[in-house]
Amino acid sequence: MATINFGGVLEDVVTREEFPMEKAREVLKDEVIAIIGYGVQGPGQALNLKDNGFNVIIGQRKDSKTWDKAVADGWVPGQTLFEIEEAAQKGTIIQFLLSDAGQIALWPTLKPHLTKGKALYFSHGFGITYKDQTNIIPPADVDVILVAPKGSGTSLRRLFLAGQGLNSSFAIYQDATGKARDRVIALGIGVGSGYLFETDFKKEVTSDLTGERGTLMGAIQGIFAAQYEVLRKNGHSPSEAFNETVEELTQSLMPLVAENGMDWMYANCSTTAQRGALDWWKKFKEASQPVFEELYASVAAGKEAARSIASNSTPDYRDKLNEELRELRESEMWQAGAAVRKLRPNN
Ligand SMILES: NC(=O)c1ccc[n+]([C@@H]2O[C@H](COP(=O)([O-])OP(=O)(O)OC[C@H]3O[C@@H](n4cnc5c(N)ncnc54)[C@H](O)[C@@H]3O)[C@@H](O)[C@H]2O)c1
Ligand SMILES: CC(C)(O)[C@@H](O)C(=O)O
Ligand SMILES: [Mg+2]
Ligand SMILES: [Mg+2]
Repeated sequence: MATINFGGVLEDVVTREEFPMEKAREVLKDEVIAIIGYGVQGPGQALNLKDNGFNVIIGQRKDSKTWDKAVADGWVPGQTLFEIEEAAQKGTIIQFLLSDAGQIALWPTLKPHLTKGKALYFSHGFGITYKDQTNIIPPADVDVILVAPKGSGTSLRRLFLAGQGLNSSFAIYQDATGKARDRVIALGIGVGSGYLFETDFKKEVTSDLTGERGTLMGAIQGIFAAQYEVLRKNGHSPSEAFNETVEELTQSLMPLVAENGMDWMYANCSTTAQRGALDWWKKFKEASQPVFEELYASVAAGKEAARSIASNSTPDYRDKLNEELRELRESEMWQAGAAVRKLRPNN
């Protein structure tokens, strides 16, 4: 563990320097890692683990699109790609990477394969934390661990291929074998984490659900839509409104924030922009803080979990989600975005 000062608070993190890939391979050399589910995290984690030299198999429903995707990615039916139950039976570490609602449906099928000494691995604290709603209660003689990459499985794979890594949190819920800590850290390094910070299942799920509903996905779209609408109402063209709302942020300014922080991005803009941003950010904070309080309370009370389980458990949930995504894609703002993207010189 390396102790790092995060803005005045000391925290222990695990880096690749102190827990190198060779050590991870040594810890997991006798394990069969069965990845159950091949949606977004499944492919990212499975391919990174395989390329890092671990023994990985995939469990996926046959005659599904994702089975075909797994074959296209190089997994071989009967050798490294199996029906879910067969993979679960063969695996000593079972990475449960179905959708959170799918995990509830499959739990009764999976549970009998969690025999003594195996490890059950999640990438979210959802199933365990909301066990009153999910009924996911693992047997006492298996390790229950978590590595949650802080980003999309697509980014996890892309950053791995670029020689970089996405940060992940890790947690241990149950250490039945005495090996849970080594196992979880080795897996975290193996899936391609840049560094790992420790949490628990409950904190992981409450922060994650807040983040994705908040600044990472929900709030950002809300604030984009609000500004775009005001600009349009006041006679600005779609291209002007989109450029001043989204394109400049993603292409020019956020890369600067990522590189060196907000003050550095501000410092690279005009003094006029700096004055305005420094005056206005606090108003936006005050206006949005009550919404964030409401959001956190809803997550903490299990209401967001209930909503997600209910809406993702109906047979037509995929069609309904696709319909909502289509509405977003076909809104004027994101149609303007599609036109703007095409005009980027590299396109
Ligand atoms: N998507 C991400 O990038 C991301 C990031 C961090 C953590 N996570 C977590 O990782 C886990 C996996 O998420 P995901 O987004 O990759 O999942 P997903 O929604 O893409 O689904 C994964 C797979 O589950 C299958 N599935 C769904 N219901 C099923 C059922 N009843 N029986 C059999 N198969 C079923 C789907 O066909 C798909 O192949 C979740 O716990 C999620 O919260 C996801
Ligand atoms: C990629 C995210 C948003 O970080 C993840 O939490 C998810 O649920 O997909
Ligand atoms: Mg999430
Ligand atoms: Mg997340």
